[in-house]
Amino acid sequence: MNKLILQTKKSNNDNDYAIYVKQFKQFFKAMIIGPFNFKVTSGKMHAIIGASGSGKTVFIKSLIGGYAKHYGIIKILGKDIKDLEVKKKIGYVPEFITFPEKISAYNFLKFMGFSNGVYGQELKHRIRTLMMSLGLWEHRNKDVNSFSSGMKKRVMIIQGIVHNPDILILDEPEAGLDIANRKKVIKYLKFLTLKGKTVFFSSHLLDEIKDYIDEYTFVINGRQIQTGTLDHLDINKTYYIVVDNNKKFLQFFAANNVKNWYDKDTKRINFVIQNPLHLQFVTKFAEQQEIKIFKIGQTEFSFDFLIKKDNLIKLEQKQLAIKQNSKNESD
Ligand SMILES: Nc1ncnc2c1ncn2[C@@H]1O[C@H](COP(=O)(O)OP(=O)(O)OP(=O)(O)O)[C@@H](O)[C@H]1O
Repeated sequence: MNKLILQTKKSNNDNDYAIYVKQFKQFFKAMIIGPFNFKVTSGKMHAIIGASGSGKTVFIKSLIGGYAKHYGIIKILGKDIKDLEVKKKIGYVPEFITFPEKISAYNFLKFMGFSNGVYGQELKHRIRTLMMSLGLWEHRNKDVNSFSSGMKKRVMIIQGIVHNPDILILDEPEAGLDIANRKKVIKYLKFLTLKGKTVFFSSHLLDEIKDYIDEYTFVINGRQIQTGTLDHLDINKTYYIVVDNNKKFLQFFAANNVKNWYDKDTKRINFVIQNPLHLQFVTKFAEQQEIKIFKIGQTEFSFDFLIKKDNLIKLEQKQLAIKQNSKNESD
């Protein structure tokens, strides 16, 4: 019986994930995006996080089949993105949209509903419910082009979910909004996940989203640095960075009270941050100072742990005991 449970737990079916990404790459003359390897759990809110130009839009466009070609595998609900059944289950909200001229918000949404295969009473009902819940119903007959950025964004979100998709993919849903509207949007997206939808979106506003997302993928200069769940948060983690100006970085860490230690042998600066999402804090500084990051990653040990001598002694004793045990077993 135990064995069976163990096997069930271990059987990690990639088709069970809302989004499955394996060795994804996209090549441009000046930049390679990838490889990306990660999975998005159904019903969760997953953010792809990175600074401007890190490859978020390229990945999202690839995700919705917007490029003729990419390398590697992307599966949505276990199927290829070109599968028509899968397409119906996806809602996409681009970063910006150009609305047709002189069209009411209601008629625009009706048109988008038709395009996504929803008709008649069902469409009317969905538009009404969504416009009401996002505070747009009383403005339904106004020209959508006359709306504020926040209202336009809400219209864009409605067009992305009017056909009741299982997965919503959004490129920087907070872009161009003030803080109050950004909060409204993120809370609405969270509400959708509570109803069982999967929400995948790109962002660079860590502080504003970290309390809402369930999972994240962190990218720097087109490279995936880390994917994780909120379980990682609040755990002291040690990272290392290899840069072309150690001095500036060490001063930056010292000024910001970030614990750090420069390892001359490996030429790595090891530093402790409370939360992997705060890696953005480090990369932003490099970007501002035009410091080149050669490598960034998670160290194999805890810096916090190492600086406590008692712990180090305990660790050495533990390792010694393990070595002794395995020696005894093999004798
Ligand atoms: N069609 C293209 N041709 C050539 N290079 C491209 C193309 N599209 C994107 N790139 C390259 O890929 C990089 C990543 O672009 P991308 O738009 O994905 O960044 P991003 O993370 O979405 O940035 P932002 O937050 O500013 O939207 C760009 O810096 C650019 O060099």
